[in-house]
Amino acid sequence: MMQQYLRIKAEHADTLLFYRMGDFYELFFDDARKAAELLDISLTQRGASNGKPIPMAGVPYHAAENYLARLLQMGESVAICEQIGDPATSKGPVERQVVRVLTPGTVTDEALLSETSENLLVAVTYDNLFGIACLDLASGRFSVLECKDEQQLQAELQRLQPAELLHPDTMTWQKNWYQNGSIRPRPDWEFASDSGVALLCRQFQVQHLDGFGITALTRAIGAAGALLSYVKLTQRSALPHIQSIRAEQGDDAIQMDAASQRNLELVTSLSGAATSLFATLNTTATAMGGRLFRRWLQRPLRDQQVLRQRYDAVAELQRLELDDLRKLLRNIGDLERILSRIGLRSARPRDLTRLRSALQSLPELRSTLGNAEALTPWTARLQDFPELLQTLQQALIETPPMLIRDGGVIADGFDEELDEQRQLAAGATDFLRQIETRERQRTGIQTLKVGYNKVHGYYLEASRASAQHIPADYQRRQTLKNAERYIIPELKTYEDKVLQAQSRALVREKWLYEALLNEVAEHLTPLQQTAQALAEIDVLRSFAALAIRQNYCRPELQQTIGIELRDARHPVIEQQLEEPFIANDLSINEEQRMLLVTGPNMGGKSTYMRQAALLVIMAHCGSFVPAESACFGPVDRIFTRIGASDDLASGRSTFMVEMTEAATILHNATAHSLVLMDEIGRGTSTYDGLALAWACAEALLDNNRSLTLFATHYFELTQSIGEQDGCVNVHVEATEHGDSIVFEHRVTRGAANRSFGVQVAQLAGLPKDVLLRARQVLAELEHQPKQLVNRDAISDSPATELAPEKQLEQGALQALSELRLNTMTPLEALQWLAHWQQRLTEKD
Ligand SMILES: Nc1ncnc2c1ncn2[C@@H]1O[C@H](COP(=O)(O)OP(=O)(O)OP(=O)(O)O)[C@@H](O)[C@H]1O
Repeated sequence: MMQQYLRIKAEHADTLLFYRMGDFYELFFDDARKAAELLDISLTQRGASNGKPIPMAGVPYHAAENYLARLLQMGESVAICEQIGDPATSKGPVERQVVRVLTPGTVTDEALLSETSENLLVAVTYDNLFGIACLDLASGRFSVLECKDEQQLQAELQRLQPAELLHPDTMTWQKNWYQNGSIRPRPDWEFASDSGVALLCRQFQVQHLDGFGITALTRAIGAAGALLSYVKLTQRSALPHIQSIRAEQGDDAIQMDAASQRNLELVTSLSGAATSLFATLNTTATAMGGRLFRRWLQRPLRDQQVLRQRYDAVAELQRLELDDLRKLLRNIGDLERILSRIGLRSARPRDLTRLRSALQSLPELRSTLGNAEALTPWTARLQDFPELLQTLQQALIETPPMLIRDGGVIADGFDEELDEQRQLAAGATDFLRQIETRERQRTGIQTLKVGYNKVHGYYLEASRASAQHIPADYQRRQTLKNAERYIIPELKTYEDKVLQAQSRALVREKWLYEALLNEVAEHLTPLQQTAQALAEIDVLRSFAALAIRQNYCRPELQQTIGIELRDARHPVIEQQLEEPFIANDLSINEEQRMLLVTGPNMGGKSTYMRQAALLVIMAHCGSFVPAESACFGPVDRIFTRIGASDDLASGRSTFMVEMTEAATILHNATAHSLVLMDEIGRGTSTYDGLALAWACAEALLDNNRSLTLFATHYFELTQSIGEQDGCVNVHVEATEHGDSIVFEHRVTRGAANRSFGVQVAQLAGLPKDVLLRARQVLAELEHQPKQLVNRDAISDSPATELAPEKQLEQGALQALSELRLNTMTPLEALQWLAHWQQRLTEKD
């Protein structure tokens, strides 16, 4: 047995091997040590190898799913090795085989997947550009894209959050690119683009890839090839549900870098509470709808035509009975994943009954949706499957067991042969009852009963007290504490018959089940199209319900750059607050590109800025937005520099994180980008911070020319920047009542002149004596003359204000720039150089 184990293990060196032995999956050697530690199960020993005991750990097979889920979550992969031979007939160890390999990115089992999020496998390769391929095996969605630099790669991986990531073994994976999932090097040659093309052509049964629009993305095709080979290796089955591949172009969606996705709390909140935009807005009825909404939020579309189509649909859906629609969609369930399991032939009986009830609901759902033109882009993609439904209705019992293993799934009357075998088995059971009655009469033992166990088969059991009444033709088989078990020849004959009929029925039933799966799989493409349309309808329905419930408005889209919001609210905070949320206007466009937002702490500056970005994102998913009216011009990217946290994992301090994010923005923001800058520069000394904030604001205003919301506590900026062309000062209002402060949360034009920091600190409960001292210090500071007041003061400041050594350097540079090289001899030039070198080194 150990030889067999070692042979199989050698083929799965970097995977935990679950080796089936009876009712357990056992692990040996290092696997056992690792599993014992990860799963907190006991480590035992079995036999010996090279004179040393072999470490062993095991989990019961019926509870394996729980352990598997934990291991996968920890990023481990597991190969499941089953007994496939018959233990009764095999000589030596039973034949065993690895039947599937579970890896974090390739699981499709319902029990091992999260309903609400996708489980993605991603492959990345590099050759001047990064090529990325991404597969959701549980839905068959397959896409490729290319990224020009590391930052874009980080942003895409942050959005995708792969459970498992493959890269060529010749490429060194950088931790800051991505480290949440299981990172797996694969042989370099698997990423070759020509073998990728061949693999993809074979998968989609096409001659070339022109029809998919991905031919130019050679690196991504290489990654897609590596990914496909890996999935085939782990699944050991055909992948018919993967039917196409799509190129995701960077510019068809609003891009958000990794930090912005996190900061805006689109799908996860920074605090871990259920306050992300997704958690607040999502009311989809199906898990596939929920996952789709999440994808839309992470990749807001820029195509205004598609968005208008979605708005039309939401408006139309608002007229329908949304609750009825929700109930019908609930019946549809997670059709997307069910279909993939059918494609992989791993569907369980209840997947088929859920498909059955989905198909049953379809006609009513179609009629509820009606034939309004606004919904035809979706309703036209819904198909009915009456014949398939009929087959499923006839084939399956109402509530089948979880697994096909023990039968009892296929309904009576569906297949003659199965019925016959079942009757035979049942008939023989009747016969056993007859034997029991007859033997009771013959022996006079009223407690005599027929029983069955796996070892001895059918037997007659009598109490030990009645032993003197046992006839001579009874053969004793087993002695228990209080009873004896016997067999008679007649019983043995019938036992064989029953068992034969039962096992034939089971074989037949499994065969019928396979055939049923194959029949459903023939309709896979139209079924998948229907599921896709249903998921979209689910999201649009949830938009419609939300718009009614929260009083959202339909966005306008325009071609000119700018965002105009009237009475806009923050979609998440609005729902959390007990008191009414104060709505605010926002107007930002080419003439008025930057709003410099000032006001007290806690006044609502961050809320105001974030809400602008969240409304842009919602509108670009196709949702209505929390405002009286909203109009959006084209937006290519959203950048945020909000709230800072230490990134200890990659060894970067708060200030470093802040500056890195600012650098990304200044390098990449365009005139179509929306930029949120919240208190940049606060992580360092006042003057350094002010100087940096000042310079960043200037650059955004004059160079990037982006649509910018810039919140700051540096009041100097309200004059130096706020009064520049293209910039407007706005502030959040607060009024002072004695020592205390009341926040109005209303945004109005003009600059604030105080920050009320001490008052806010008082609200936060800072000790009284500390507050008193702070007021004292503040009063003194406020009497000192301001040194930096406006932009002109800086640009005109004479060099004499510089430190002496800086003055010298400035002087050298000045002299150099005035040097007339074409009128000098080489000797004169050298003398000049020597002179300045001496002066500069003298200062040391
Ligand atoms: N428009 C609004 N209507 C009602 N409440 C609001 C509004 N805006 C903000 N708030 C409330 O005020 C709190 C503070 O808001 P926010 O964090 O935006 O302030 P801030 O000005 O950015 O503060 P700081 O300068 O300290 O970062 C929010 O958590 C919210 O409860």
